[in-house]
Amino acid sequence: MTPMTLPGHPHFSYRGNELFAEDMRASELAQAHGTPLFVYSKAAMLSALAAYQRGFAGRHAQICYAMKANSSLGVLQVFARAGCGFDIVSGGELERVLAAGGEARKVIFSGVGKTRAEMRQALTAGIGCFNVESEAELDVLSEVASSMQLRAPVSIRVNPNVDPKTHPYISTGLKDNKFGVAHEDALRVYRHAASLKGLEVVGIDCHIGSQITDTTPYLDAMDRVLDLVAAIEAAGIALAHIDFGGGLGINYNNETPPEADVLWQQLLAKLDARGYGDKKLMIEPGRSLVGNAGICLTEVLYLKPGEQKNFCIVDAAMNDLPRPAMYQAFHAIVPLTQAAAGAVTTTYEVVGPVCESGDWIGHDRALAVAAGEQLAVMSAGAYCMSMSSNYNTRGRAAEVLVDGQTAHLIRARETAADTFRGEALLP
Ligand SMILES: Cc1ncc(COP(=O)(O)O)c(C=O)c1O
Ligand SMILES: N[C@@H](CCCC[NH3+])C(=O)O
Repeated sequence: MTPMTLPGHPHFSYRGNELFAEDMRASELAQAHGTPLFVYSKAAMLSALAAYQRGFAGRHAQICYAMKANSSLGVLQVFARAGCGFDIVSGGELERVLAAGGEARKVIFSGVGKTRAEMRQALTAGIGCFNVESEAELDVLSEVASSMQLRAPVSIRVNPNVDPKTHPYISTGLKDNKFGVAHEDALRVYRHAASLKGLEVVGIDCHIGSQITDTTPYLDAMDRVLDLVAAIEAAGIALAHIDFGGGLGINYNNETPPEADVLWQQLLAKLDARGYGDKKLMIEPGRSLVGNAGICLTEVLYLKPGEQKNFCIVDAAMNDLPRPAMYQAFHAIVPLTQAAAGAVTTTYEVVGPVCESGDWIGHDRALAVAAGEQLAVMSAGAYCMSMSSNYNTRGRAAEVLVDGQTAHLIRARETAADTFRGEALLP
């Protein structure tokens, strides 16, 4: 029997009528671990990583997984073992990297609001680079490093002011975003950085947004960054690396982003043409490494027909899958067991049990389902578990990482007691 893979999800396929994650039957995972359940494919993560590795073959490059996309320890461990570094945005994320066996020297620290305590923590651990996002942060970092008799390695995040053509909430490289330093101020800010005794300027950084499906904004941003590299180096400040951020999109709903190796072929051609082909490269991909490596299994609790709309109420909710509520994002929803050919479908609003009208997972989905049957919400590997919450005192879902014919439980389902651990009653 030939497995039928799902578009964009080569490691999830139907064998007969049954959905499989690699060689594991999804319904058996749901049975064993309950729902909602996140299921990840290790092979899918490694094959997404391999596309970048192919793109950088023969180059001096470091892939730093942007762990905000999915920071579960088992996921981090897969990337640490594959040689990746990590892009972090908090001291908490640094602790996770170290707990998962990642190397501090391969860590870059991004984010507009690093605290002094986080700076000290990262300097003590010996991280590779701070991506500094403002002039004020440069001064504070220099002061903190000097007080520890250290020099902090820094890149400055520059804002190339290109439109990544994505959702406004996840576009970061435009002039009026809170991130980075304006292109026109960058040279002055670099001179300032070079004058501070607690800092060592090592690179330049940019990240223009997320879920980018078009190559043009990347090529434009690279041109703008290389213009700055030329100006900064002409001012006598050497830059050992260029960090080009992350942001490459995935296929949620028939989008056609470029493959990572194809994108980088074009970007490297530009670097070569402009004489910067020998610079060390760093990148910070998140979603493109894990987004289509994960699905969320959920059970249909009730079907509720209505005059205007029919509701399919499932046991996963916006606290598990926040992207539809936050960005009106689309996730495909498919059955774990396909209905017989010709089965009658009904159009449903697929919603969760949370007490918010915004708690929806899919609009207008044609499904042939009954209560007690199970569905998979696709493309749920990125920005789902990592943005999940305990709203309505719902424990976080369990997570399973599938490797061929083996499934490892990498996160136990949270109990209600877990959710109020650390709280106290009044005396
Ligand atoms: C600084 C930085 N680097 C990397 C990423 C990863 O982005 P993505 O998951 O879109 O690859 C983000 C998130 O957009 C980010 O803010
Ligand atoms: N959370 C966003 C991406 C944020 C990118 C972080 N800079 C999403 O799910 O699409």
